[in-house]
Amino acid sequence: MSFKVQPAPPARPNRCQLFGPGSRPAIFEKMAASAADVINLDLEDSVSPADKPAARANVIAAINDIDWGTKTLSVRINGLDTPFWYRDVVEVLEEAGERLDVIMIPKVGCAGDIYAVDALVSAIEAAKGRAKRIGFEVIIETAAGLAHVEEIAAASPRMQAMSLGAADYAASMGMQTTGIGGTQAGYYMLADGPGERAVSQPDPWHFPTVAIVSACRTHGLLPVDGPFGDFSDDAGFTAQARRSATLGMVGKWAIHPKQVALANEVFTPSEAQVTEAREILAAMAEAEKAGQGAAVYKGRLVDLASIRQAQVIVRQAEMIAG
Ligand SMILES: CC(=O)SCCNC(=O)CCNC(=O)[C@H](O)C(C)(C)COP(=O)(O)OP(=O)(O)OC[C@H]1O[C@@H](n2cnc3c(N)ncnc32)[C@H](O)[C@@H]1OP(=O)(O)O
Ligand SMILES: O=CC(=O)O
Ligand SMILES: [Mg+2]
Repeated sequence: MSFKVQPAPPARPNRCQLFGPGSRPAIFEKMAASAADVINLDLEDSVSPADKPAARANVIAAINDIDWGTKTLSVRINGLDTPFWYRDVVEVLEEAGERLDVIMIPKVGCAGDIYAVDALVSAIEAAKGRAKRIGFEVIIETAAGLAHVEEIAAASPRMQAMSLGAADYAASMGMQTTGIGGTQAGYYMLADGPGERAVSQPDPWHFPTVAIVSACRTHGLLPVDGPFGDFSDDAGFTAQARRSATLGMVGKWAIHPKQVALANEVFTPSEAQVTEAREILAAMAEAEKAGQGAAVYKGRLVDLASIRQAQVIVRQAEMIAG
């Protein structure tokens, strides 16, 4: 470990973030009743420009009136390149109560974007005497966001989480696809050699996923996988979520309620995983008693690094269990 110890991320479950358009208040109670850990009331891309003012009013009323239980409650504001974002921040923070936890900032391109929102939020909090400090989560979904991912992660003590926004990311990068997340038909490899050549489909989101996980882990944030647009493809959603979980992400968005259970299942360590992790910790405790740093567990090497790996799973399971 570096002399600079890796900070822990916020200790709250973030297995699934359920989104809903702020212009569709009829679904808000359903969102509150869902099993998602985080609720994102959207003022951005699921709301048409003409509906923005009404959506703000709906979202403010929902924050104040609905029982959101123990969920983390977030509002996605509009991007800093629009005329909408400052009114989103001003109206929501001036009129919504203390139940709001987080603001999600989309299409972040540099640390300066966070600074700008931080300055506005700080001024409103002070002017209104808001007791609870609002947290930030951001979406990395542009070429600039990816290029500056680390400075963005470090931009403010308000920062709590970062998501990969596959739709806007694809657009910004000029990717030749209209799919949102998952494997992409055009992104494949052919096995070498003569005869019938096997096709494999690598993960086109691998690089931004790893960049986000690395920035988040360096600065103590929660890395989150974003939307998977084809909500009729459960197997595709689950495969994408498993790839993200394996690479260190802690959760995934749901853009339809049926995706909530799928995300919760993938991002909750299974009983078998927790049992194995506890057995590794027990094997290492025995090894330590015998003065050894390395041991054999089920025919494979375990050593001090295995303790840290096993602790990731055990801590995640304990945190989710509350
Ligand atoms: C690229 C990005 O930025 S992604 C993030 C922004 N996008 C969003 O927020 C979109 C969120 N999702 C939605 O708006 C909707 O789910 C849609 C448009 C995709 C589909 O909506 P529908 O056609 O109503 O879906 P469907 O008919 O399958 O809904 C089934 C039930 O779930 C409810 N429902 C639909 N979406 C949601 C939701 N996001 N949260 C809670 N409940 C919902 C419906 O009201 C319906 O309830 P009912 O059985 O009581 O009648
Ligand atoms: O905002 C999300 C995205 O995928 O774009
Ligand atoms: Mg987007």
